[in-house]
Formats: sequence, C-alpha cells, structure tokens
Amino acid sequence: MIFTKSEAIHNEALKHIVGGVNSPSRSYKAVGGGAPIAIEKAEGAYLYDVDGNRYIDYLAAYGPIITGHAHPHVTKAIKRAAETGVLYGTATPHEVKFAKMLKEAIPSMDKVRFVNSGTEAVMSTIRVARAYTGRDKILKFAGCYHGHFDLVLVAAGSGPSQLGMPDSAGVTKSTAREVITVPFNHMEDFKKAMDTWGDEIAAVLVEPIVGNFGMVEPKPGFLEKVNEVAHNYGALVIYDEVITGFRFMYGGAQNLLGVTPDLTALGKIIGGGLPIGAYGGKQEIMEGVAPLGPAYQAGTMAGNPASMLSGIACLEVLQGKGVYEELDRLGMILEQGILLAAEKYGISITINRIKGALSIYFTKEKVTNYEQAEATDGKMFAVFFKQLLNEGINIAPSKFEAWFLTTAHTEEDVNYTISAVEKAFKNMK
Ligand SMILES: Cc1ncc(COP(=O)(O)O)c(C=O)c1O
Ligand SMILES: N[C@H](C=O)CCC(=O)O
Repeated sequence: MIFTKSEAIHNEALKHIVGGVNSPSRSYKAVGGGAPIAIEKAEGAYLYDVDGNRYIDYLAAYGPIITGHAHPHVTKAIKRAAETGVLYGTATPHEVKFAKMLKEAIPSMDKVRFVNSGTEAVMSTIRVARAYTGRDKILKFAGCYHGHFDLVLVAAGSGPSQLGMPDSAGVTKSTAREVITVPFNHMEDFKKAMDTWGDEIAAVLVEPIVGNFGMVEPKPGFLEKVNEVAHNYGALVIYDEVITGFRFMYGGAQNLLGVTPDLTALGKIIGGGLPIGAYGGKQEIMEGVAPLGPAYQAGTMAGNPASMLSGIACLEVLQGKGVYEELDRLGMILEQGILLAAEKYGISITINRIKGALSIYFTKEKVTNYEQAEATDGKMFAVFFKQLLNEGINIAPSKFEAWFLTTAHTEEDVNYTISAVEKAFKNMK
C-alpha cells in the first residue's frame, strides 16, 4: 500500500497542529511512529484515505460510529439540522424527545443534562456528586479513562497510558491528592481504600465494563459490592458509560449487568458521530444542578439541535430488530477466527470480547485489570497494527483500545479481516 499523500498531510500537520494530531490517541507514536492515515471519506464499514486505499474500519472513531459511517438515517437527520439552523441557544423539542429516549433506555436516570463531550459529562457528574455529598475526594480505578480534565488524569488508561504518561503533567498535586486509585476487579484493595478514606469520598467513579485498557468485564459481584461499600460510607457511585452506553444492548452496561449507579455519564454513541455528552441520575441528586440547585454547569453548544437529531436517529437505528444480536454474532465469528489463526501460527494472544467490542492482547495470561493489560506485549501489537493497516484493516494504534463492530460490517468483512489477521500472524511468527 502507498501512503504518500497521508505522509505529506502529516508533515504539513506537524507544522501547524501540536504533534500533528487533535487527540494524542490518534498519533502512531505507540506503534513505532509514522504518519497516521488521512481519511477523505467514509461509508458504512469502510474508510477511504487520501491515497485511495480502502480500510475495513474497527476504530469506529473510538466508538461513536456504531451504525457505520454516513448511515442514511443519521445523515438525513444531520442534513435536516443543517437546513433548519444548527444552533438557537433556546429550548427545542428535540432535546426533550432525546432526554425521554435516554431515560426510557436507562431507567436509573430520572433527569438528564446534555453537554458536548464525554469529558464534560463525567466532570459534571463529579461536581454534582461533590455538591450533593459536601465531600471532595473521588475514588477511581487504575487504567480507567474518564476524559481529560485534571481530576481524572491520574492513573488514566487509553491515550495517556499509550504514551506512557498515565499521570499527566499540569495536574496540581492538590488535585491529585483528591483522587484515590485502586486496581479494577480487586475488592480487597477497594475495601481497604474505603475503610481509610470512605468518609471523605464524594463518589466512586467506574467504567462498569472497562473500555480503556482493552475491554474488561467486572468479576461477578464486583460492581454490586462496590455499590454496597460506597453507599455504606455515604459515597455516590458514578458509572462512566461513555464507551459502554448503547454498546452491548439498547441501554447501558448497567442494564446488561443489572446493577444501578446513582449517576451516569454518557457520550460517543448517543451523538451518532456528532459531539455530545449527557449525564443523569436520581432526581434528588440531579436537582442539585443549576438553575434548580447550587452546582453550576452550563454550555453554549449543549443540547444543540444537530447533535440531538443525530443522536435520536442513531438510537432509532439501534432500536431495530436483531441489531445487537448481529453485532454479537459477527463479534463471535471474528473472535473465533482470530483465535484459530493465532493457534495455527503459535502466537500467544488473549481476546476479551463483549458482544460487538473486543480487544486482542499479546499475552497468554488473562487480562482482568490494568496491570495485566500493561504487561502485555506492546511491540508485538505495534507490528500487528502495521501489518493490518497494510492489509486494509484499520484499528486503533494502541494496545489499550478496543475494536468495535458496527451495524454496517458484514460477515464478508469479518472473514476478510480474519484472513488479514492470519497473514499478519504468519509474518510475525
Ligand atoms: C469511558 C470514557 N469516559 C470519558 C471519555 C471522554 O470522552 P470525550 O473524548 O468525548 O471527551 C472517554 C473517551 O474519550 C471514555 O472512553
Ligand atoms: N479511548 C479514548 C476514548 O474512549 C480515545 C479517544 C481519544 O482519546 O481521542
């Protein structure tokens, strides 16, 4: 494959955009460097770069594109928004319709608020939890990524970990002191931390199914116990469902797992590809938000009609019969095909898959927490990434990010992908 034009664009980007990328996760630094592919257009399961190469896309823009690129129903909604004015700074019927849809899908949210990103959604839940409890500290789990505001850039997974900087510079020591970090899936450490700081903790923040050091499920009973212990100490529980919301079923991971938080943060999928975030929770907690309560949170672009209409359209597609069953079915074919290929060429891998989302770790060991994910072979991953790219398969340039199937992927796409993986493993053995 030739990447000449992508390289030229990257060289130009380096002169004008920090690191040549608008989010560090997009850089190829963790996979040996090089120019990220520059995309000209996308349709369905495919990306087309400026050099004329086509890729089967499992990045899905880090998750939001669950209906595939330029899905006609979503595109129609975005066109409608463009034609009727994209921002009014007033109330709209769309935001009410969408809020109702979210509440019906995720019943733990009595009231919601729209914001513009997952970062904002999580940040707001923390402010609301602090306002409600009158406490300052939060507890998070190592390797979980919750956006790029100061408080959660401590032991963060995803992009920060990919670049070897889970604790960002620029976060003050006093901010870092407000965050307690414990390993995911480790109840003893969690209990110990709560016994020590429980009375000062406003909220326990958790990705109920982790998506930022690969896909990692909670051990049976873990989240139930987190709820019990947190509530015993008067702390709230916040689920960051920015990745997991509407990923595995119509609703959140909380619906799938049958555990309920006090507050939920959403993003990604609910915007149908346009910028969005939302948060919600129990009425008495949410009514602490301005203008009803003392916790201030605002936004010029919040609830903008384009994101609302796009999000509604995306959820309408996801309401279709058999959508999630098909994502699961294709996910299973992909998982089994890759495992067989690995066995054939003696490559040690572990796959964590939940329905249509999966991660491939270069290790023989199980991966249930961040430490284990970090210990997996990054060099092997880097080679794998480049091999796949050359075969026309686009995944995230990081061993910590997941593969996402979309409603646009076909069995043919998946079978082609398996053959590309097989070729890659053959070259890597
Ligand atoms: C679980 C989780 N929370 C929060 C965020 C932040 O969302 P955004 O990038 O939209 O600010 C992300 C991804 O970036 C995420 O994966
Ligand atoms: N893993 C992150 C979110 O899920 C990736 C998004 C980004 O950092 O740009």
